[in-house]
Amino acid sequence: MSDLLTAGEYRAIAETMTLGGNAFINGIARPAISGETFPTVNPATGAELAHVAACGRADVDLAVQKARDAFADGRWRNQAPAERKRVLIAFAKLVEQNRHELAVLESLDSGKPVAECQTIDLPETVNTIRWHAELIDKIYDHTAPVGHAAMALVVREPIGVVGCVLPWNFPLLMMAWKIGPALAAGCSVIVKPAEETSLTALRLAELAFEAGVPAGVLNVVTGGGPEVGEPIGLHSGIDMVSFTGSTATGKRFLRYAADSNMKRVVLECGGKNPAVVFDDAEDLDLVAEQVVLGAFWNMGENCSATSRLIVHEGVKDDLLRRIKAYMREWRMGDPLDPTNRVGALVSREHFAKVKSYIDKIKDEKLDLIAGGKMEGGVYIEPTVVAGVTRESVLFKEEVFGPLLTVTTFNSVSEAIALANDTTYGLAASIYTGNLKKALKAAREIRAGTVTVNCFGEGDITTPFGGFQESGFGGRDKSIFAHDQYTEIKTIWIDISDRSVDDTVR
Ligand SMILES: NC(=O)C1=CN([C@@H]2O[C@H](COP(=O)(O)OP(=O)(O)OC[C@H]3O[C@@H](n4cnc5c(N)ncnc54)[C@H](O)[C@@H]3O)[C@@H](O)[C@H]2O)C=CC1
Ligand code: BAL
Repeated sequence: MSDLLTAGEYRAIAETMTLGGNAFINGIARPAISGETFPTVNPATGAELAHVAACGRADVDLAVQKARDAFADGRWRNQAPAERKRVLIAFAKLVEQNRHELAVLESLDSGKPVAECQTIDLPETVNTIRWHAELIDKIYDHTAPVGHAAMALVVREPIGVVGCVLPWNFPLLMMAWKIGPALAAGCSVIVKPAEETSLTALRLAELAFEAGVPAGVLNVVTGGGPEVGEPIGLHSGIDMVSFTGSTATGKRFLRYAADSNMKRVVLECGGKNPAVVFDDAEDLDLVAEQVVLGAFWNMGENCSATSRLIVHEGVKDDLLRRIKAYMREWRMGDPLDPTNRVGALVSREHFAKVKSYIDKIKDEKLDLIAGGKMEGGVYIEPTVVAGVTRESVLFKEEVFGPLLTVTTFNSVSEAIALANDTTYGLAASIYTGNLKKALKAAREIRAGTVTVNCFGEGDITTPFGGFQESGFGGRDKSIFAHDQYTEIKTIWIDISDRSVDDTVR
């Protein structure tokens, strides 16, 4: 899957691509009911890529009606799990076959480096769909220990119609994290991609349909947050919303649910993730490599990005020297050149937001260790700033860009207190050669994923989500994701003497 092409080959694919921007409802690519569109641009060049259907409430209503019809007549949920598995594996295969086209499309629409799209996003998208497909005919329901007078079955059923509201930082992968388990469980799905990055979601829906996912089961409604996201959140025909994005918007979905049908809400939101480096870390080169990866992968546009380096005073200078050395490997430039590891930020608006944080380095008279250059209204060099105290805005707020802050400590308890000094709680990394210290710190840091002597988000078998304001209601990935797209039902059967006739007795 990671058969990288050359920059010339990727550019040739980009030039010959036909880009459609119609919504995808009930198996049909269709314009918005209003006929309105909005342009989607390549952030790296500013070039317009396509006109995307600017859907609204009426389109959401149509998609919900079609998704409900599909759920009611059972064309998908009543298929045997082994049959849903067969179709979803065919879907994963089609995604794999179209990996070069999808990697280019993802890179063009989001500014992500094509090499990352092809070596991380695409293989993980395929693996997610395949893993949940493989899971679905291996999960057994339960009988409860209720004694001889009854038999009680505890069964899981698909929750119904699911709205998936997506961010722009991993458009394909976040869609897979949600539709993989939702479709495997038998739900009908309405996807709302972020308005910055609609194109790969539309293509994925077409491929699912081609693989045999029936009409109405997977729909994509494109458009803005207030225009499409809000009607999804408030729709009484939707049983669950799974959202990834900012904490502020995530909280809106809790209000929408309260104001409508108490739909289930699962939120995966922001982070301000620490990497804690103790003075007994065994291999500072490895630490430097992993911290740089955690901070600058996907231009830091990542909810689990390492954004706060919390390092023991005694190893700070040595580690920063090594970090600077590793940063030389992170070339910035044209996202379609597979030798570049740093692409464009997703939009000029987002660039302005990240720039306002980088500008604070000067305002707060902080110590710029590396980077800091900003080019072309979308490129920001990976940047490291030291001398950051817990009072600084840079220590507290999610930047969602390539900025790593450095804060020092002198004791274990100070390190844990700094790591936990956040309203978020998504991810954290610990670096030490002392296993007991690592386990103790891992238990004490409030975060959904804690990695030891590495950066990462686990793999498809491990749940992903956050404590505090990083998340709500459930987890993406793993068997726990399956749980959130299902309802638990008890079926109680009376088999007591009074209910059984003499011939059976
Ligand atoms: N945790 C994560 O993975 C992400 C975090 N962010 C953070 O959020 C900041 C803002 O980025 P945005 O794109 O504005 O994120 P956002 O959270 O506003 O957008 C995520 C999704 O929610 C939808 N949405 C926006 N407003 C809505 C509303 N009023 N009702 C319903 N749906 C709505 C958007 O259209 C998009 O599909 C970023 O700078 C970053 O800090 C952004 C994207 C992903
Ligand atoms: N890193 C995957 C989840 C996210 O950034 O939203």
